[in-house]
Amino acid sequence: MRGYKKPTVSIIGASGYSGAELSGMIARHPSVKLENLYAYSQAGNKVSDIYPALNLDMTYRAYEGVPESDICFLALPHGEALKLVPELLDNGKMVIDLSGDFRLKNPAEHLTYYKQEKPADAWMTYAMPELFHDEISQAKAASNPGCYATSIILGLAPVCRPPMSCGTVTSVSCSALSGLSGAGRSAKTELSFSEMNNNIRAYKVGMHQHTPEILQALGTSATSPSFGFAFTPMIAPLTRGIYTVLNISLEKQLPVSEIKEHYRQFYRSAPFVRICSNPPEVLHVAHTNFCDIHVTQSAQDGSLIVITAIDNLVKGAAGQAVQNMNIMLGYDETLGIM
Ligand SMILES: NC(=O)C1=CN([C@@H]2O[C@H](COP(=O)(O)OP(=O)(O)OC[C@H]3O[C@@H](n4cnc5c(N)ncnc54)[C@H](OP(=O)(O)O)[C@@H]3O)[C@@H](O)[C@H]2O)C=CC1
Ligand SMILES: CC(=O)N[C@@H](CCC(=O)OP(=O)(O)O)C(=O)O
Repeated sequence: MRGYKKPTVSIIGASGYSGAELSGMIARHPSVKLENLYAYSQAGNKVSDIYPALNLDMTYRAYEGVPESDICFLALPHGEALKLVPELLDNGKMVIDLSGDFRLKNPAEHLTYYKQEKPADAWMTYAMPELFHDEISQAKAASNPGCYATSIILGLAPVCRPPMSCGTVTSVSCSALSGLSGAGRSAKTELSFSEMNNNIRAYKVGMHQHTPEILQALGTSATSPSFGFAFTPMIAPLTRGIYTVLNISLEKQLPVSEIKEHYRQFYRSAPFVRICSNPPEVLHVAHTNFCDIHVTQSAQDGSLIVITAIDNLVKGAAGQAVQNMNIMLGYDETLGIM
């Protein structure tokens, strides 16, 4: 397009796992320009020394105030974006935050699950494109969903959100396995190779911080849930990937063929959701922005079993963030990530 100046992008927290994934995607994106990469302890170091595979001739900078760029992504530890985003918005930047800081509408839920106070207005459009495309297309500031939350919400939305032709959900039991990159790049003893090789471990059982955003996105809340919800996250010896099994009890049993058709219809305009006839596999979605979903039924009690798989760093973080940027800029949502 002659005369068209590509919007410029800065990534704050670019030296972490999701920031690095995002750096590669933005560098390859045909319709935006990567301008600055900001880091914390890695400021001053070359990208090529930490992530040679990115093949980027850039140096991480220390954050010293609002960047020039049109678009700012933040991929920082929880609590850090809360400090930076107001100033970015005051300066007219388009903002996409990958942390949990702006996902929850209810500050009391945020305090319970993140152990941090936040102002009542610290909320930005919950940017799950398959559910909130129109709101995202109007937004200047977006909160990217969590990785587990993405895999769980996409598996549940067709039975929990309108148009609901599958009967009322009475309870959901959810178990999900995550790869180690989900915990970020900084070393933790319990995530070291010798602790995790040949091992699986449940953690934050029944109290994971993604619980309230899942229920909020499904039109209910953790404070007053309209169905029973139990979530057990587990860490597994994979580098990347989230594998989620949802056992769903419905008030009224329906033939599984009808429910599968409902899922296909629900996601008919969603380019990154694939309804699969076989159970999904992490390797089939690794390094992609796809969420694969398999729908089946228990032969014993007729309850619904939905299995989903995503790459936590792509559909669960950087890929979904680029999908959201595309929608906010009015581009095709698949640009640079399909
Ligand atoms: N990993 C994943 O699968 C997903 C992560 N997220 C969310 O994205 C965000 C980033 O996660 P992830 O990439 O895993 O994290 P990492 O730990 O890998 O990276 C954190 C980034 O933040 C920087 N940083 C660390 N401490 C500070 C600080 N006190 N002030 C400013 N910058 C700091 C780091 O800089 P430096 O390296 O230079 O010290 C690094 O760039 C988190 O909020 C996370 O919850 C969301 C979905 C999925
Ligand atoms: C394996 C692992 O430790 N995963 C992290 C999820 C990281 C993440 O995605 O954090 P937010 O979405 O909340 O920003 C966890 O369970 O806390």
